[in-house]
Amino acid sequence: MKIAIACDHGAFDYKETIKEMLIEEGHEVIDCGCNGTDSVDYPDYGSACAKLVASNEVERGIVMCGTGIGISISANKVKGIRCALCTDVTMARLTREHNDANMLSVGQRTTGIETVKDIVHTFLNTPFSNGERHIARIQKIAELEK
Ligand SMILES: O=C(CO)[C@H](O)[C@H](O)[C@H](O)COP(=O)(O)O
Repeated sequence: MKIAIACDHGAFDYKETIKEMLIEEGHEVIDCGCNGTDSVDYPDYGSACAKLVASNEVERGIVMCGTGIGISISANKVKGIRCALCTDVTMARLTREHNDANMLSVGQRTTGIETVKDIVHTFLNTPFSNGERHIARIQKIAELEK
């Protein structure tokens, strides 16, 4: 799968670990930065990643910051993005099944790395349920963007 990944300084270590894991597993990864632990602004990186997803240049986006909150808020400002902040695998599964989330957000300061690896695998491997009620609700989200 072609995946874009981004972080702020608060999640640089996790971004590097997850990027390596994905590449080892055969995914194509586009790294939108940041590139170190010097303080940066998460909207710059969250939006860069989200634009690649929204334009279909990649299938999925994964963003990270200290909590995953700021960068997910930023990603969700880009039209067509449904970015879900997940702290466990149940949330990752449900956001794929119910919300057809196209971006995942996690926090390096809030969630352990082994849990994050499981969350990423669940997010990438769970299909959308295609349930009629879920499609209708996602359509209503899209209407809010008009
Ligand atoms: O957006 C956040 C808070 O919800 C993230 O955790 C950021 O990474 C955090 O705000 C960065 O904080 P810092 O004090 O500038 O390292």
